[in-house]
Amino acid sequence: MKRVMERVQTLRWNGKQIELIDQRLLPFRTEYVACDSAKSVAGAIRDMVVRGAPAIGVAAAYGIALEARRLAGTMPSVFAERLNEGFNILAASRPTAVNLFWALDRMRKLWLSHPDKSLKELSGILLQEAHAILDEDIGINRKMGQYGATLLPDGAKVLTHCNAGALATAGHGTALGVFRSAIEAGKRLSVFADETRPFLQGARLTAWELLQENIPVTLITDNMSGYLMSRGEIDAVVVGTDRVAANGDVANKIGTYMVAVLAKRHNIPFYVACPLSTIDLSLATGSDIPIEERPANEVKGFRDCHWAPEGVAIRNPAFDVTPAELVTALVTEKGIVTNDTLMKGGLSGFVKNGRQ
Ligand SMILES: CSC[C@@H](O)[C@@H](O)C(=O)COP(=O)(O)O
Repeated sequence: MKRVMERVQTLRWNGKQIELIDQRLLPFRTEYVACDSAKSVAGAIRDMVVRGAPAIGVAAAYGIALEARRLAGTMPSVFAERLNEGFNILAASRPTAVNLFWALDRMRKLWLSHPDKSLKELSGILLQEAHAILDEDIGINRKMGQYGATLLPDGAKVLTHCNAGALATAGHGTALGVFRSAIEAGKRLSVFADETRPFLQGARLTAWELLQENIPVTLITDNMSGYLMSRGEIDAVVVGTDRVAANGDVANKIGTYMVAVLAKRHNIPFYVACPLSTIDLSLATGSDIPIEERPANEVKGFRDCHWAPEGVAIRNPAFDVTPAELVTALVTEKGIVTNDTLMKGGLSGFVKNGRQ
């Protein structure tokens, strides 16, 4: 298959290792971290070198492929035991984005479906699968982008939260993929990027990513969007997601729920770009979605600069859940799921039939 070269390469294979753009350093430095095992990939996911639901899934698939390569010279029983440990380590890296578990499940099924291959052959098959997951992700984002682009009028002023861009995926992005596709289709757009406290994915990553391609972007702090909406300065909201429950409730970066409530108040459409791999039909509603609690330090300040007093109690839930009733539509690679469909029975019919 022809590899698609993206302007921002979030993950790249160097023939021996997976290299991940270090998102902790952006926008000031563009450096890659090379990983050669399940443990090193899990560490990169946990430490936010790589983040964003689809990118985490792709990285995890490489983590398994790398581990299998490392173990290809061992006895089959040792291989099975250590590869299982690799699966466990990766599954424990972050809890909310279901793409991680989706990718691990896909890799495990492939492994178990080849009991008679040599370990060398098997590790080659797993590596090809990781490449396929990466390539498919870009294709899926492009399809979602085309569907999503039809929802945005020419000249739209759009708001996004967090980073659901090329940096959060293998390329093109989910929410930012909708913007890229709309622009490719000849529409003029301008983007407001929420800064996205506390980890600043909007200020550091979305602003940087859009500037790379001269897509008009204006950075605002998270508490400014209500004011802009009340003045008619925002026409639509498009965000990504980490997990969508069967009833259409959407988990995404903390603060998304607030934006959705404001959008409803101001009659502004609230769209969620959501690959099918992010839908978790095993969970009935969003209240079942595990929400990651991150370290207190992230709320106290940023990196070494702390502005909160020592000793203050801190909460740091990294995601929130937007109820399906606030979602105008989900944009998937198989088409658009309207709020009507969500309210009438959720997502299982759509996912099983593939199309509305
Ligand atoms: C296409 S990415 C969608 C989501 O993963 C994104 O909006 C998000 O919340 C990422 O959170 P992060 O904590 O940066 O991994």
